[in-house]
Amino acid sequence: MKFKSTRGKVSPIGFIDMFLMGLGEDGGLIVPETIPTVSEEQLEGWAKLSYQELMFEIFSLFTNEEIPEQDLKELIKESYAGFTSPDVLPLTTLNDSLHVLELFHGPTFAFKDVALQFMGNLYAYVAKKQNKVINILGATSGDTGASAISSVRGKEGIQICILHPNGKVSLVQELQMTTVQDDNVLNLSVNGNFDDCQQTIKELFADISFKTKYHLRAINSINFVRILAQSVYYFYAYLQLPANIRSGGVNFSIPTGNFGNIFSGYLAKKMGVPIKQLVLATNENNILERFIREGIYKPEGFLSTHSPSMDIQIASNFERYLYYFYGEDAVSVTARMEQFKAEGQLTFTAEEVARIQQDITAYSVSNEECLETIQTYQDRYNYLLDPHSACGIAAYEGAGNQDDGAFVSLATAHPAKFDEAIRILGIEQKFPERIQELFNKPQRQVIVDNVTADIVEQLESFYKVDK
Ligand SMILES: Cc1ncc(COP(=O)(O)O)c(C=O)c1O
Ligand SMILES: N[C@@H](CCOP(=O)(O)O)C(=O)O
Repeated sequence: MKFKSTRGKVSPIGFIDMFLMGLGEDGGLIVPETIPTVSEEQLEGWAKLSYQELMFEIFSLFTNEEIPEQDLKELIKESYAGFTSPDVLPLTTLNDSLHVLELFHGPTFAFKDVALQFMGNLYAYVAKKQNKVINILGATSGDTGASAISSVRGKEGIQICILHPNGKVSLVQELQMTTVQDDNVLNLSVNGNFDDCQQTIKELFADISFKTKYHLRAINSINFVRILAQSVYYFYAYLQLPANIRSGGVNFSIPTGNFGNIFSGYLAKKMGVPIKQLVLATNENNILERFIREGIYKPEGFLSTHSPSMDIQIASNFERYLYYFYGEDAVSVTARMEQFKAEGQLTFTAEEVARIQQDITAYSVSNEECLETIQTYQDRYNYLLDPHSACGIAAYEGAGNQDDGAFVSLATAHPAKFDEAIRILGIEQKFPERIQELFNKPQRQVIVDNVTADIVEQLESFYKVDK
């Protein structure tokens, strides 16, 4: 198995090189040369595996044995040891057709832990094997940063800098990032929004001399390992459902911002998981919904919503989807991405929109509908959704074909992370101890303007270089 870029200008590379490269050196995103497929029989044979065993099987299709079997098993075991549920990701049944996959039982209470606990351990493993410094650079709307920091804090040979939008993450998210006192962690609070932070890191990853000098590494979904690790939960959810319920295929409703969560499902489907509908749920920052419904991919004004982690306009993994949409034609992708850069928008023909809609159904959730959904599910099932998970459920209600098999809605965060929204409804929740204790800790962060040179100055004095 080798990996290549959506823009076609990266020579095929192996698993570890792909992990370290992050963003393709031609500015594209990395994808597998060919997506391995799993037969129905093989898939059914995995039905009794634990989450860790299943992940091992799926990763083994991609790692070319670059990580010895025993090491890979150890890395996986260690990565999920801190999850509080024995099933790692429990599947809760709300009614005959609706199941909620809880992805938030990791150390930072959001679905990002599923992939990032593993990636942190993999970075530490590679740092040790290659005896090279690893300088991580990431952008976050709140959850990726907290999770990535938790996965590498205090680890030998690794420095991590995370850019988050100043004042635009929830209080708990901010505390999860900024109360970490380890010297290998730098939080830059940027006067801008998440798109500004993501744009800056993409610029720096595209600056090959800077990237090479600092061995810059990615933890965002720019990195294909994130996508691959997230695809595992689609396999797992499918296999957790009783055989009579999953036969004929299942549907997923997926809160999405950077297109990473849903693209992981798209990948799982391509690998052989019998997925029928992929319902994409956005909040009022609905660029992806407009793309799917109307064929217009055009950022509009940034809005702060009750689901701040999905307050994203320019979706990183959109390019990966375009690559498959154009039949893996890197020339078309490059042309379209250049057009987007020049014109600030892309439009698609009616025939193309019809094809897109065969892949994905979309629904955008207003702030009001998000809160109504939280209240309704609290009243109906005594089940407290966080606002992102509520977007997933609202999309299932609003756009899911509920007569066509079981639905799995992804619950991507614990409600305690977003108490600002829950409190509006007058609902009092008890915080997990690990969150409660954050409120008494001192914070450490540097506030910077959204100016690349100022950010680079911070990075240059923080990152380590090889001796
Ligand atoms: C809690 C939560 N739910 C959903 C999402 C959407 O995930 P993605 O942007 O990877 O599609 C994010 C991050 O964007 C998130 O933090
Ligand atoms: N919701 C994310 C945004 C970054 O997305 P990523 O999937 O590229 O890490 C966050 O919480 O930071």
